[in-house]
Amino acid sequence: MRMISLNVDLGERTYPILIGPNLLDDPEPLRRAIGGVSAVVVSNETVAPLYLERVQAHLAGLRHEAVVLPDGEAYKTLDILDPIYSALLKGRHDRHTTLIALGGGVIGDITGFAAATYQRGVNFVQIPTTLLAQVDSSVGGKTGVNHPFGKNMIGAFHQPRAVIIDTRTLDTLPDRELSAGIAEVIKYGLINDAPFFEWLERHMDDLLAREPAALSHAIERSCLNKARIVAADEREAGARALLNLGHTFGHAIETGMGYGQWLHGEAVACGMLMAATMSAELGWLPHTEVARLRTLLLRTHLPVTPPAELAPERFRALMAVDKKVIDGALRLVLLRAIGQALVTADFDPAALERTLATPAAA
Ligand SMILES: NC(=O)c1ccc[n+]([C@@H]2O[C@H](COP(=O)([O-])OP(=O)(O)OC[C@H]3O[C@@H](n4cnc5c(N)ncnc54)[C@H](O)[C@@H]3O)[C@@H](O)[C@H]2O)c1
Ligand SMILES: O=C(O)C(=O)C[C@@H](O)[C@H](O)[C@H](O)COP(=O)(O)O
Ligand SMILES: [Zn+2]
Repeated sequence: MRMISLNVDLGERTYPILIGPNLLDDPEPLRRAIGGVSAVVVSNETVAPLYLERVQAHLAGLRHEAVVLPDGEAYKTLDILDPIYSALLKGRHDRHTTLIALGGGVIGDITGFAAATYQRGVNFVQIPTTLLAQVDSSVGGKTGVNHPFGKNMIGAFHQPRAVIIDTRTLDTLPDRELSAGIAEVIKYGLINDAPFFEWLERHMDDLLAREPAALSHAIERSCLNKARIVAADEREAGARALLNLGHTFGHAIETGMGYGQWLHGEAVACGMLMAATMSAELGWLPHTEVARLRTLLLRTHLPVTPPAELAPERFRALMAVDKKVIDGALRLVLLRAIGQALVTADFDPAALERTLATPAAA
């Protein structure tokens, strides 16, 4: 299968997204992105035994080392940065070093934040190994960690130098993680790509069966969609907030239930259905379209019912801790149609109350 190459166009900080099978065996993309004479690979205890050796083989001749972190969303905290900073300092890594994130979105977000802050900013490269990271988190430069009071509350925008996607790393990904990644893929169809949503309805079984051509198409189309939005609005002054569809509800679920209980993609799936339900409550989206989304999520083995543990009051309080809140006003990403999302604070709050009160997403 051919290698696909896309760009995230950001002027002199433009970088490539390379997509293809067995890209981990090719030293060139990584060597090109490194530049300096040293590098640190950051991975975790699940991914390192699978892929670290292949990445390190390309670092021969450079001063390099690896930091292997514990696995899990629960470890995406400020404390986890210490072993990374310590390795960088002990190894006398200067401003020309490169951090390489090898893993899913958790490793990517942590490593990117370490790269944004070490000596006020060094290079980094993303080698995403989950579907979610390949279609979303490795692209766009949002980095950071969670706080007990809210998801991704401490962070920085810091773009990678390259994103290297070896689609064969998905061979070892558990089914539940594959489905969680597909949630963010479905998101792009909902935001502004109705033909892609229709393609997903036709090809969901192929994706779940990990058919290589289907996976490759889904990754390419997702990255194209994300790259276009990021290039137009790098720091979320406007349109980029559309990428947050389902996230105000979803982040509330993740924080409220305890990080790691619901996978990010699962919480986003449920959150997207809640956003669609609320849009229907507002009279903006036909109920038949909500049902269409629900069917697709269920086929993907994704949750469609918010956790009973989160009463509406608690849900509302958690939703208020959101980076899209401006001057106390909650802004939500809602739907006018499948393929037509909008960001707005201009909604009848009763529609939100009804959405939270009935497990209508069920
Ligand atoms: N920065 C962004 O724009 C952005 C976008 C979306 C999500 N995120 C963040 O990403 C995180 C979720 O990422 P995720 O879904 O990748 O979760 P994750 O990083 O926790 O990875 C999921 C699981 O898969 C394992 N794994 C990774 N690659 C594997 C492979 N190839 N084979 C077997 N196991 C593998 C991991 O060790 C982990 O146990 C959340 O913290 C979310 O907030 C960030
Ligand atoms: O890249 C973006 O912009 C996104 O919003 C992508 C989301 O899928 C991702 O989960 C992101 O980390 C959420 O951002 P946040 O600013 O709401 O923390
Ligand atoms: Zn997300």
